[in-house]
Amino acid sequence: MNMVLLPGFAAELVAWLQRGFPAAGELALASAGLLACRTDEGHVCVDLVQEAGQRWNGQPWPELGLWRGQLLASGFVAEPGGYAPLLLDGDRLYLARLWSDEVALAKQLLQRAGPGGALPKQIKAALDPLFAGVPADDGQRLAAATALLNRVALIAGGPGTGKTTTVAKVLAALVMLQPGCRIRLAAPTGKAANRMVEALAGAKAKLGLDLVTLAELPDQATTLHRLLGYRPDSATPRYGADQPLALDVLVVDEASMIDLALFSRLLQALPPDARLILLGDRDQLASVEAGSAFAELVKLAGRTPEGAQRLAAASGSKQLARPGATLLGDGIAMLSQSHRFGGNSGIGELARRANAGDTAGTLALLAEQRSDLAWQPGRASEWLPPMLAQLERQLDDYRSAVREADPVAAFQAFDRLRLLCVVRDGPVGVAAINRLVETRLWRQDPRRQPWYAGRPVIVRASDAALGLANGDIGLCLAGPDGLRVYFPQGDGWRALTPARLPAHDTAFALTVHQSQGSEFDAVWLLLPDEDVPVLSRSLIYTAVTRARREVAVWGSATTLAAALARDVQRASGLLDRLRSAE
Ligand SMILES: Nc1ncnc2c1ncn2[C@@H]1O[C@H](COP(=O)(O)OP(=O)(O)OP(=O)(O)O)[C@@H](O)[C@H]1O
Repeated sequence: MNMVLLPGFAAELVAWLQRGFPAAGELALASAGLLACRTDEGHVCVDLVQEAGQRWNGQPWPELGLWRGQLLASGFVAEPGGYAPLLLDGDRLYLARLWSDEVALAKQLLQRAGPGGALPKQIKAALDPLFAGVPADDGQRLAAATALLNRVALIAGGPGTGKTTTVAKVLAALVMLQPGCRIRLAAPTGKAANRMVEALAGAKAKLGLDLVTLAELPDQATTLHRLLGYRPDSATPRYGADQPLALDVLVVDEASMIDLALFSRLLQALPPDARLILLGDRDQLASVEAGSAFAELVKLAGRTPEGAQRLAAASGSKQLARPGATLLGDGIAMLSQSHRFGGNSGIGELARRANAGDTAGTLALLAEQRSDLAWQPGRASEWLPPMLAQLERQLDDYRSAVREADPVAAFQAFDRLRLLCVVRDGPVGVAAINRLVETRLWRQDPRRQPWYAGRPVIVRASDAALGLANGDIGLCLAGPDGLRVYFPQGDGWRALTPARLPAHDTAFALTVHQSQGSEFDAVWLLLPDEDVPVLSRSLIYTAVTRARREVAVWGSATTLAAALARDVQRASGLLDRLRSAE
């Protein structure tokens, strides 16, 4: 096995194991290398059954029995109950840390699954006025009832399917059912937390609630890291089993972005009787770190006979049980009708076809020239010049706002369009595209003068003292005292001198990963010429669904087809743990 080919973390792990366990065989060391690579790609473990007989780095893996034997003989692999850097649980090989996160999360979920405080008929009485005139079997009404009936609830749905609208009604009902309950809102990123607050404010305004109920509803959201009290110098958050969070209800938006470790910490920090309501889109890109717990949990959707009975009583509609359903399944609701994209919306249809991996349908739709879709096929060398020319015109409003040093107008103009890249490096990587925009369109040389009026930045590290979270976007504007970087904060701004900013990048273009949790009027997706492993169906879906009004794809049919053909399922043992325990 050629260990020289292993990337950073994998090479380090293998070298460390080699030093600590000099008698370990080459096969076991190579397996550790494979595991580290897979973990880096977001998998929680390596499923030996799937890999046995396959080739990796030019070498075949042996059959299962032999492989397991050699792993356990290495000294650095133990079975559950044992203590070693790697764990072999059944046929799944884990880094010990991820194994314990997975076991802890499964245990927490199983302990918390099941009915919450209020009775179905009380829930129905609280929901009836909020859903006046809405049929008993309406998806949002069922989702609201599901969230109120269960201590752990997931509301899963694509963009604009009404997750926020539904949760606003759930919270209004909770205030009636559980007066004085402490409700907190959170999201994995600062941007997503801000969007949640805005969307919830809009949804609350439409409910026609009395002022007392409105006053009880939260109007602030925080990031999960801040909620849990993570400190920059420690991997252990302040809140945990020993010091639980002071809340009764926690709503988390964009839950598909929560990685396994964070998910596990979050559940440990929740008081035993607290309710957890997770909102998310299972088809979006999963977290950057390992795990895809939200998407996996959604697979448990389906009701037990008791769960179906409770939901029927809480909604007034007939409900069927699903054979083999679990208590966690009782808490899962799916929303499918998008209220944002109408029936003939190109964006909605593009999202559907891309998500289904329908390459021919996606390409045909893009070629139709619908008013909200555009496609410029070809290699980057062909489409980059016209893309920059079009962008030059699109930046007019932003330029004027920057000249006026008007942060409101600047943010409005800036958020109208975002360029989204697939990768960081290479000619169509986010770094190169930002440099092109800066030098060609903004006529700045960032190497000589990194700061200039109009420079947009994305923060790469949270800084609690400055009130900045990873992913926050700021705009640099000129003022009487020099350049300041403006960040939206509450109803106003926080203006910082550039030197105070934590790590950041220029943000005319973002990666699709960085754009998660944000929305823009228009999205231009820039595809690399060659296929890269990070290109996938969910990446295209995530990029497309960031757009409210218009999507333009710049890139070849071949690259798009390669992306849609790749449906990444992250290896994990979470579902098996949850199913077997029930
Ligand atoms: N039942 C409904 N009837 C009509 N309009 C609705 C309904 N539900 C939601 N909407 C509208 O659709 C839009 C999207 O709703 P909402 O923000 O609740 O969806 P979401 O799933 O939270 O979206 P996102 O993916 O952006 O988080 C809002 O303008 C909302 O007012």
